Amino acid sequence: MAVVTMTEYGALPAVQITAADGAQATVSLFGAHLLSWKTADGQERLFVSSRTPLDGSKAIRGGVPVIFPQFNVRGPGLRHGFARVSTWRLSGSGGDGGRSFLEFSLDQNDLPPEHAQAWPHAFALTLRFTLHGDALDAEFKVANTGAQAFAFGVALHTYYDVGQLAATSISGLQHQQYTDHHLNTLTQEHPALHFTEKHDRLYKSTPALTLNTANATLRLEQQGFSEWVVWNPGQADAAALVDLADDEYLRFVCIEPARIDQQPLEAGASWTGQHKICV
Ligand SMILES: O=P(O)(O)OC[C@H]1O[C@H](O)[C@H](O)[C@@H](O)[C@@H]1O
Repeated sequence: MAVVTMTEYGALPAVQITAADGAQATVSLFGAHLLSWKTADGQERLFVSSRTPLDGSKAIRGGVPVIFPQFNVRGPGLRHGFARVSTWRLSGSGGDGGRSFLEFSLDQNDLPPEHAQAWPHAFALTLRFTLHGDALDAEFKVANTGAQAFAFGVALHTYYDVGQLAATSISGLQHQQYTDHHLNTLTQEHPALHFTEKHDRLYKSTPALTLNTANATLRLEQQGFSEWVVWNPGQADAAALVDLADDEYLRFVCIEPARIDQQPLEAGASWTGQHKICV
């Protein structure tokens, strides 16, 4: 049986689930933000900045920020959208047969007036995190509950704790096309991507890739999304981030299943994206 408890993470109300095998996840209601995922061996898999605000005043730097309804500045609204700075509801939890889950929901009635007015659509978001063995699944559903189509972009902006950036690589992207931060479109020739400088790349999605760190090999799978975003700020950009210690860029990479462009969702329709991380 899974054990679900209310807790606090910094000053934020959070929910913690512990599976029968000891695997554990902690999610703050602010942003439905996964802040910690520990496999049954007790090892933390996610990175959270030591300098991040944890009081709801600003988005959290680390864990899994939920990006909706726009990616970065690719849309008319708030950078990376309002979902990561909104307070979600815990809408379900439980577990059986080795699967334990927490589910969070957000709709237009949960938004403060400034966000609801800036993005005036009827919607329902559902985000379910499921622990099973050494894997974590995230299922993200966007429903259009209104009478008109709306367009949206989305990402699960996952920060992995890699221990040492110099010993980290990503495989599974060879021959894939990507766009870099200079907006050049290129094809990756090397079998593995290493982090010797800043990387901010949008790859066309592949069903799976592998994150290799000094201590672990993680298999990442996605369905329903259309890109993988790979980001590490490098030394200079990291120094400019006030919510990240100067040397912390050496401890994480972000690999994000994403739907970068604003694509329409018809009235009454829904979209689902799935992300699975296996150790
Ligand atoms: O600082 P944030 O708003 O959280 O954005 C952090 C990063 O998110 C994504 O990975 C983008 O590709 C980057 O360009 C951006 O710098």
